[in-house]
Amino acid sequence: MLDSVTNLSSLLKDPSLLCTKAYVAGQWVGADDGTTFPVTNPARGDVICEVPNLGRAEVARAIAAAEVAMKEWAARTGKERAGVLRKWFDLMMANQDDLGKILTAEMGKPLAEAKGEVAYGASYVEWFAEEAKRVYGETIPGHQRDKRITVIKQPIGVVGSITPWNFPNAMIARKVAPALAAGCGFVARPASETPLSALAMAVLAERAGVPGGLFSVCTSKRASDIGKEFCENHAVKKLTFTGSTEVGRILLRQAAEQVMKCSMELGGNAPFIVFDDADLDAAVAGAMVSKFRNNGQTCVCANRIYVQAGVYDAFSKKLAEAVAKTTVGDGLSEEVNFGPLISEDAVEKVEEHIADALKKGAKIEMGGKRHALGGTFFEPTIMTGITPEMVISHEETFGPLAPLFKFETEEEVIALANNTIFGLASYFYARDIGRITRVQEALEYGMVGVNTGLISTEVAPFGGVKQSGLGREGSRHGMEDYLEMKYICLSV
Ligand SMILES: NC(=O)C1=CN([C@@H]2O[C@H](COP(=O)(O)OP(=O)(O)OC[C@H]3O[C@@H](n4cnc5c(N)ncnc54)[C@H](OP(=O)(O)O)[C@@H]3O)[C@@H](O)[C@H]2O)C=CC1
Ligand SMILES: O=C(O)CCCC(=O)O
Repeated sequence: MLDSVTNLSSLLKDPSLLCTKAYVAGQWVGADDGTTFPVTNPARGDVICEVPNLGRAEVARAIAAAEVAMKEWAARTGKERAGVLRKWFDLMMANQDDLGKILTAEMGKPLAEAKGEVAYGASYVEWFAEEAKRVYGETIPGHQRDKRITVIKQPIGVVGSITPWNFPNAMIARKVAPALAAGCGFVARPASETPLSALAMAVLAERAGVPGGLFSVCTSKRASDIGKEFCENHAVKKLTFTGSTEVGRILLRQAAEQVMKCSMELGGNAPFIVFDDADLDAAVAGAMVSKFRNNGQTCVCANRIYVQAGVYDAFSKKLAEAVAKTTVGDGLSEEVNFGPLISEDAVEKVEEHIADALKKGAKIEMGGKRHALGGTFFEPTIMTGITPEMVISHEETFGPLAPLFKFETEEEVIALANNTIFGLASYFYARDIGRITRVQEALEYGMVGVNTGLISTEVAPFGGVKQSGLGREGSRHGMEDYLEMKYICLSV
């Protein structure tokens, strides 16, 4: 347990990873106006430390420095850039325990999950270190006898990044790694709830040899100001954002002024479908991870669980048995599966979804209320009798609420699953190969998990269709978002 910056420091093998300055243009700095804002431990509600509350001027300096630094960085060979990124990966893994503790303290997820996230974030750094050497162009047979056509790929330019609190390490890692691998400069603005993981990453980036100014971490409570700076500053050539669809729309509108390239990882409303031929135990295990990973605070979390009528009761019973074995508590304590939710607002959203469903006829099978621990701890909850009229069916809950819908036919459930503006992740469990093929093709989602509840990996393209976003992160495709294509026509 901890209750202050001193206590958190004392838990770290390397206390210098806990930073209370921002990292701007290669310098560790405070805000120009000296203001700070608190970082709170959601498990205890107490302040861990204060960090600088930067404004547009400091962010503009970070952008200018990134523009300068990237000239030399982009001129390096892919292999040279790869070497620095590889060192950064090694340092992240060598400091996994400390990075995990910092992450748990500011975000609340259990330490094992936090350390898993650090490894997951680092895997993007490792992956894109490898990809830095493979930014291939193309040779195209000329359209006239004297013409030779080549296509080269070049770094897009300075990237501005805005990320959420739910994955304070991995969301930044999977943006900054391809950006640096491609030769870009990068200015990160981490979520105001979770700036400490980002600052710790910057410490390690500096130690790995990332040139000063190439990568800045601008802590700030003034999110909309920073968003405007990114969108209005002509040195920024790309905006990458993970967060809600609502804020994504605001940023897209702002970025339109400069016709700026944008990558958007936005909200989801993932269906999780259990057909009557599914391996029920596997489906329950998949639902546990897909629904309850990060306490349900993940954009790829199952939000709507559709269970075919024949197995509805059996699935509900087995899921309740699995949930009953879990423990809620401070993420730094051992044996905890569920930490606190990030904020009081988050708890209220879960309560609203439960109240709405109850009013419209649903039933609580388990949980359904704040946990006896108080604060923002919430009981993992299962509800049955959920119908499409309920708010849960069209809004992301972002909390530990598993709502079970009953369905009869394949056609019906595909229509229900696709009846949303979102299209990020989807999951289903079945064994009939014909059904598996039909359903995976019919789901209007960027990602489909078949007989698995965990699809995230650095080797695959993560991203959504419809209003869940633009672009892909991870895999070889993840580099493309940070590269511009240039076609060269040579007359010989
Ligand atoms: N797809 C995903 O991965 C995520 C989806 N969500 C969904 O969004 C809901 C709300 O969560 P929340 O964290 O508030 O998500 P937001 O979209 O509000 O926040 C994400 C990031 O955007 C910043 N931000 C907020 N407003 C602006 C703005 N006008 N201009 C620029 N940046 C801005 C936030 O800053 P600050 O930290 O200061 O608020 C944060 O860094 C969740 O309940 C969930 O449904 C949330 C997080 C991740
Ligand atoms: O919730 C998010 O913002 C991203 C999901 C994390 C992942 O699975 O990669």
